[in-house]
Amino acid sequence: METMEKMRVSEQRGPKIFLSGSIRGGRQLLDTYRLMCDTLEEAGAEVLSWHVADPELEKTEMRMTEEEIYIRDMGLLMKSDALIAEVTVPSTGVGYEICRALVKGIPVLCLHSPDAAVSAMVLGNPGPLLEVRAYPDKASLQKIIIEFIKAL
Ligand SMILES: O=c1[nH]c(=O)n([C@H]2C[C@H](O)[C@@H](COP(=O)(O)O)O2)cc1CO
Repeated sequence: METMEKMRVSEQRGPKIFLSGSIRGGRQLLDTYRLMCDTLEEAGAEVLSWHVADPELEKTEMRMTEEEIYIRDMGLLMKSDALIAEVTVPSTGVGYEICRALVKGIPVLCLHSPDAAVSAMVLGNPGPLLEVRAYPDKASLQKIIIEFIKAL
C-alpha cells in the first residue's frame, strides 16, 4: 500500500529538467537563468541543475574539484527528462551538455536572444529532438518554456 502511494506521488511529479546556462563563459545573463528557473518551477517542473541560476554559485563550486562538478552534473543530466539551454552567451559547458542530452535521447530546447551569434552546431542541427527558439522579450521566453514543458 505504501509503495503504491509512493508510486502515485512520483507519477504526479512534473518533469525533471536540466537547466543549462553559461558559468565560465560569462554570467551576464544570470537574471535570465533565474527567470527560466522560476518559470520552470511555477510550471510544475523540477529543475535538477538549479545551481546554474544561483547567484552564489561561485562560492559553492569553488569548494568542489573539477571532477566533482563534472560527475555531479552528468549524474543530474542522466536523471533528467529534458534539457533547456540558454545559448546566447557562448559556453563550452553548455554546448557539451546539449550534445550529451541529445546522445542520451532526451528533448532539448535551446533559447537565445534574437541578436545572438548562436553556433551553427545548434542552429544547423536537423535532429528531431532539438528545438531552437529566439525570444524577443521575457514574456515570450516564459511562454516558450511553458509550452515546451506541457508538451513533454
Ligand atoms: O562550476 C561549474 N558548475 C557547473 O554546473 N557547470 C555546468 C553547468 C552549466 O550549464 C555549464 C556551464 O559551462 P561553462 O562553465 O563552460 O560556461 O556547465 C560548469 C561549471 C564551470 O565550468
